[in-house]
Amino acid sequence: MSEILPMRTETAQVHLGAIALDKAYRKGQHRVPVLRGVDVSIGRGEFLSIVGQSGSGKSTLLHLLGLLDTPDMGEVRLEGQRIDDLPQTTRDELRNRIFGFVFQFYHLLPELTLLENVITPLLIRCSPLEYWRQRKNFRSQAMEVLEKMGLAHRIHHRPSELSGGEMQRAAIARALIGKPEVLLADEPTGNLDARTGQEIIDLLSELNEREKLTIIMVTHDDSIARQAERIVRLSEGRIQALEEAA
Ligand SMILES: Nc1ncnc2c1ncn2[C@@H]1O[C@H](COP(=O)(O)OP(=O)(O)OP(=O)(O)O)[C@@H](O)[C@H]1O
Repeated sequence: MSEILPMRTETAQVHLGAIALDKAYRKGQHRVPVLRGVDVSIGRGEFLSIVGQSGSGKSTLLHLLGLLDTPDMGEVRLEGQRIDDLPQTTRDELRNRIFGFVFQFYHLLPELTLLENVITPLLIRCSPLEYWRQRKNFRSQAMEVLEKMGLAHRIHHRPSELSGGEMQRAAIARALIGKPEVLLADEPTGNLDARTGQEIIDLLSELNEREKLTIIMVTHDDSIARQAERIVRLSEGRIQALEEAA
């Protein structure tokens, strides 16, 4: 078994780790390797970026770490425990409890208001009866997190009525409402202009610093990647370099 790459500080606790991850996709008769023996470890409260050219396997790695997909070989571990081989329902539950996801194109539900969009992860977690009992509490949690994202004045708006930056802040609010331990962000600035993109990165940095939220962010943009504490550079499915940001 290959060794996990060193973390930012020796004392940091390994929170989430990948050991010798291999992943390939089928294209017709062919098997196309995408990740080849990737090892990485992420300490609690760390802000890590995964950078690399298009097709280098960044999103695939993020999906494996967040239990959205399974590796062909290797392991994903949370607090030292293997989690990639758990039964599907356990994986689903764990994913819902541990991870918050933010995507390039927001993935907000267009027919719902922001408040309703943000409540959705809580709805998925409980039975209809529990949801009905807790609905006022859930609503106030959603209001609180939307307020924190500067969207208090937009709670009854639908996504189509918002700017790109506002939609991404709403998507972050939705990712945060379940109090995740790890936020996984796939090209969170990819659909935004430079200034709005920077505002989103500032927001993520603040969440990381103030709330000690672990953040793993995929980007193809070096200037964005350097704003994390540590950079994993992928090339053709392998870790080419592991860098401390300046
Ligand atoms: N579900 C899939 N089925 C088949 N091939 C896939 C699938 N997902 C990704 N791939 C292929 O795997 C390779 C790596 O994809 P991945 O999305 O992980 O790269 P990436 O570095 O995130 O690229 P980008 O920056 O363009 O999003 C690409 O060649 C892609 O076409």
